[in-house]
Amino acid sequence: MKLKEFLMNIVFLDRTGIPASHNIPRLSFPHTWTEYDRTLPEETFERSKDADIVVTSKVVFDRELLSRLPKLKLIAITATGTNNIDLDAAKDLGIAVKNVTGYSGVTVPEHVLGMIFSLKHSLIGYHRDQVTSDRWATCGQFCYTDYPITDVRGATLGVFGKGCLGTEVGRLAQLLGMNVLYAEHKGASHIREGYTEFETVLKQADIVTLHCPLTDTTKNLINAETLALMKQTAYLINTGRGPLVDEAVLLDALENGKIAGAALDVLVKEPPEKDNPLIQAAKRLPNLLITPHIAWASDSAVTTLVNKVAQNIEDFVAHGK
Ligand SMILES: NC(=O)c1ccc[n+]([C@@H]2O[C@H](COP(=O)([O-])OP(=O)(O)OC[C@H]3O[C@@H](n4cnc5c(N)ncnc54)[C@H](O)[C@@H]3O)[C@@H](O)[C@H]2O)c1
Ligand SMILES: O=C(O)[C@H](O)CO
Repeated sequence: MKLKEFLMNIVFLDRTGIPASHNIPRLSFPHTWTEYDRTLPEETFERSKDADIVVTSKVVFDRELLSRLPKLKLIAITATGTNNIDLDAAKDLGIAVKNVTGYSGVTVPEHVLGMIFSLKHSLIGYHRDQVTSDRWATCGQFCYTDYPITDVRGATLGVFGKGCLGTEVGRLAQLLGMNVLYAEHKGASHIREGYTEFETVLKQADIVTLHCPLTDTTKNLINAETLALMKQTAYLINTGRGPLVDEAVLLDALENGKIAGAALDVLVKEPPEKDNPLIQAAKRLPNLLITPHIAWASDSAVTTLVNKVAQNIEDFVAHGK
């Protein structure tokens, strides 16, 4: 039985998770295409129950939900991260899951470099002063130096997750004259060549940057215990997934000067509540930079992404995998 001989029912559950300027290219086989701007958890079953193929970035599919979708053959993820899908359950139930790797290999590393420079040169604090106060006008000198300014060159970057993105961040950092350490998995009995022991990286890094997937093992990778190993002068960057970091622990560390600052592109809950404590803190702290999960979204990356999503679906329908 060839899938492409049947009319495939395709449902895109969160169209607004991709910029409106970009569309997933038209598919070559017979199909229906239904799309929704966004889908709430209580709407997911109803919208997915007749689908052969679901397209989504962040809609959650747990085992219970997947087991109620016998018609579903493929979940095509419009992202790299697959942490919203119970992959074990999908495998057990014979539902294929295809994500897109590598599409953001320029944009995410560039975003991380921007964060490194912003933190090390305190650009956030100095800029904020200009729009919220007359600190410069009243400082009595041609300049003032309220916030620390330290060089990027010569600093040590600790990279957690030596995959597509971590490797490119490390490569660019080396070009800037940084020392780069790739962290071995926490608790590993053997340190692979090219890696440094997990805790040693946390202790030596001037900047820690997270590029591992969110799994049961990596959840709260940065917690009270691991954060305490970081230097008081070190910065934390998270463009991986929010739950890699215990947000309450991070907030306490920033409020009490346990680390020098942080830059986050991802939060535990997205979109966050209006009163999210980290976002509230970012309104007053000069050393906390938050971007709304957009490290991936350069124009060229999104172009590559939508083309690869279409190719993933075409390949699945043509070859069944
Ligand atoms: N903020 C964004 O816009 C954005 C964009 C793309 C990807 N991401 C996130 O970045 C993650 C990484 O993307 P990628 O393309 O580099 O993926 P990748 O699969 O190429 O690399 C992930 C690496 O993490 C390693 N890893 C797994 N578990 C680990 C652990 N416990 N400790 C240390 N390393 C571990 C893997 O071995 C692999 O080398 C994605 O899973 C996604 O969550 C975020
Ligand atoms: O995983 C990804 O590709 C990014 O987080 C955007 O969804």
